[in-house]
Amino acid sequence: MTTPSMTPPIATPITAADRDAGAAWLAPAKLNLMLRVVGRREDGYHELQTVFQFIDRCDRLWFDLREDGRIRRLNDVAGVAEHDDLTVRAALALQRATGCTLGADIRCEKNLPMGGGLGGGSSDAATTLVALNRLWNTGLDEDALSEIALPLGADVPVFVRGRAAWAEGVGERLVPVELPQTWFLVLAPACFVSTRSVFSHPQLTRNSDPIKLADFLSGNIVNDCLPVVRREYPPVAAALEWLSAWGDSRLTGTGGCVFASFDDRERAVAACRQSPAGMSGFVAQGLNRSPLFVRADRESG
Ligand SMILES: C[C@@](CO)(OP(=O)(O)O)[C@H](O)COP(=O)(O)OP(=O)(O)OC[C@H]1O[C@@H](n2ccc(N)nc2=O)[C@H](O)[C@@H]1O
Ligand SMILES: Nc1ncnc2c1ncn2[C@@H]1O[C@H](COP(=O)(O)OP(=O)(O)O)[C@@H](O)[C@H]1O
Repeated sequence: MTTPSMTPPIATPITAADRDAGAAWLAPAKLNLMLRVVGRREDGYHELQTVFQFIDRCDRLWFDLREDGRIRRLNDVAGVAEHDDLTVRAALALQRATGCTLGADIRCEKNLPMGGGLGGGSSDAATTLVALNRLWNTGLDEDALSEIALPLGADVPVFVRGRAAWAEGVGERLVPVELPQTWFLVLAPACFVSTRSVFSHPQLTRNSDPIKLADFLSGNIVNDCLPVVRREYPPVAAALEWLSAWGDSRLTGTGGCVFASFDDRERAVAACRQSPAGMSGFVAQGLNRSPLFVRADRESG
């Protein structure tokens, strides 16, 4: 496995003109509060059980409509070519699905670390689908948008639906859940963890016994990717070790971000202030409703 440095989140700053163009559309991060790998499909994808909750740490996006049908990304994202960007791919997928002839200029302020298991790219894609469906007036409902979302990435549907969820399959079978909206300290170790390389690791546990939501609620918060990621990525192991002094330190998704929950914000902030040099971190609140929809609801009201 390679461990290149964590990609810096943004290359092109958002200008005052962008901000004047209107309120940003939010693309929140998610945490996987547990993650079990319970099987492997014939196409190589893994069957999971996981619990998604959003946090109030977000990328921000702006969209300007174009009459000529072109989709353009106006900012740079380090290491991501324009045609590979999930915002551009999401916009093209929506055009294809609806036959819409309008286009868009897209600006994205990346605040979420990439390859961290926070789902920033997936969330950017979902926000693009929801925003352009509204701005292009293409009128797709949540189920239709979720169908377009899944081929873009296993995590995109939960962001489109916008509710904290118990998830099965590859993350597309979602049941909304109401969880405590507790505080989290999230640490982003200085390494990029590739989802693909974790899932192709020979030592990954792939046959965990399935559990029920009730088991999670009574404390089963295992992440099956953790042993492999801890072994292969020493900075993640160090972050887990440091955080365990403060509580139940966990890995989100395939990592490399790690987190612990706190009963109150002050204690989380105090822990964050003491985090070792070179380990960037932030405090965020768990949310059962995506802030994308708080905004989207306001727009439609
Ligand atoms: C496992 C999770 C949990 O949230 O990890 P994170 O990426 O967030 O850490 C996600 O479902 C990831 O979703 P996402 O990041 O959208 O993954 P994708 O782009 O669909 O998949 C990247 C690659 O990982 C592998 N993959 C992904 C998901 C899955 N259930 N089984 C797999 O084997 C496949 O090789 C795939 O080509
Ligand atoms: N707009 C985008 N933001 C972040 N990553 C993107 C974007 N578009 C494409 N990607 C690709 O998706 C990969 C996964 O990004 P991300 O969703 O942030 O991490 P993770 O899946 O670990 O939570 C990135 O490494 C990058 O190559």
